[in-house]
Amino acid sequence: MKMNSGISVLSAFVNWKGAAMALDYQMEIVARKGEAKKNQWNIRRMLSILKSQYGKDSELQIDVNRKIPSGMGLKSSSALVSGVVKAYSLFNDIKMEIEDIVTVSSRISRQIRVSATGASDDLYASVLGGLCITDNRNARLLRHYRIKEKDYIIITSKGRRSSYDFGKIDLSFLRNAYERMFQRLNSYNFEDIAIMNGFYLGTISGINMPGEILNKLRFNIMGINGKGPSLFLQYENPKTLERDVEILKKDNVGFLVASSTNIPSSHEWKNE
Ligand SMILES: Nc1ncnc2c1ncn2[C@@H]1O[C@H](COP(=O)(O)OP(=O)(O)OP(=O)(O)O)[C@@H](O)[C@H]1O
Ligand SMILES: O=C(O)C1=C[C@@H](O)[C@@H](O)[C@H](O)C1
Repeated sequence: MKMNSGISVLSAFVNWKGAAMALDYQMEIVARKGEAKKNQWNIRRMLSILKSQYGKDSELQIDVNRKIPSGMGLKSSSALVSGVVKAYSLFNDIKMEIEDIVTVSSRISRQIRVSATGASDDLYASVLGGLCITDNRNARLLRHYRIKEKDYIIITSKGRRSSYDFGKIDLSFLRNAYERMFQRLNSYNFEDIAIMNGFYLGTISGINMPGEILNKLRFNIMGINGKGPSLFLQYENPKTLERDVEILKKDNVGFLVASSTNIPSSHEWKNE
């Protein structure tokens, strides 16, 4: 099973309304009957919550064969939780629509403390692809847009930040600014809103990237990915992207290359 990663467009920490855009850099999960691994405590907690809700066997061995770097703002926790929920439903013949997967995953994410608001924006982007705008309080999809697919370098270099912990910060001083951004958010200007979002949250959590490295790069636009610490750099020209990839390799900066995508993860879900 494959799950999309994503970037933050409007983080829901402030007003519980959020938006996220899907990236095609995917987590790969393989599930089989068997005992959950001892060291995967968060997967074991997800399965035990599912068992207490549905009463069905939760003995599943889950291998994460390809990871999304976690604590970076790339939606790794949403990809993992929704992947585990989907696997549980497949193995136990529980019929779940996409809305059910998101609702259940969003509740579990808060219960196991990998998310502050349930992150239904991230969950929908991971599952449906494109740009997803949500009401996170009710785990409800408000708008879903197709987007123009573009190429990005995501700088993952240093540090990790937990969304759950970031959610404890009092951000009420940003309420008006975020309501205004939400009202203005549409499928044409979402990259500008994502830049503003990174500006507000990055001002609080800090930017880890030295200016002298960024100064060498030739991206089209750049932003902090929500609370960060990852940065997204968007490119119009593949040759310029390749050039910057070489610079980042030489400077030993952590990064990954991905494209925004309209392809739903659910196209890749197989019951083998
Ligand atoms: N491959 C994995 N295996 C086990 N746990 C994982 C894995 N990937 C993510 N997680 C869990 O998700 C947590 C990271 O969630 P967090 O919300 O802080 O980061 P994120 O989802 O990458 O970022 P954001 O929510 O800002 O997009 C990790 O601490 C871990 O508990
Ligand atoms: O933990 C959460 O609830 C969230 C985490 C970030 O990805 C945010 O971008 C998202 O809107 C909400």
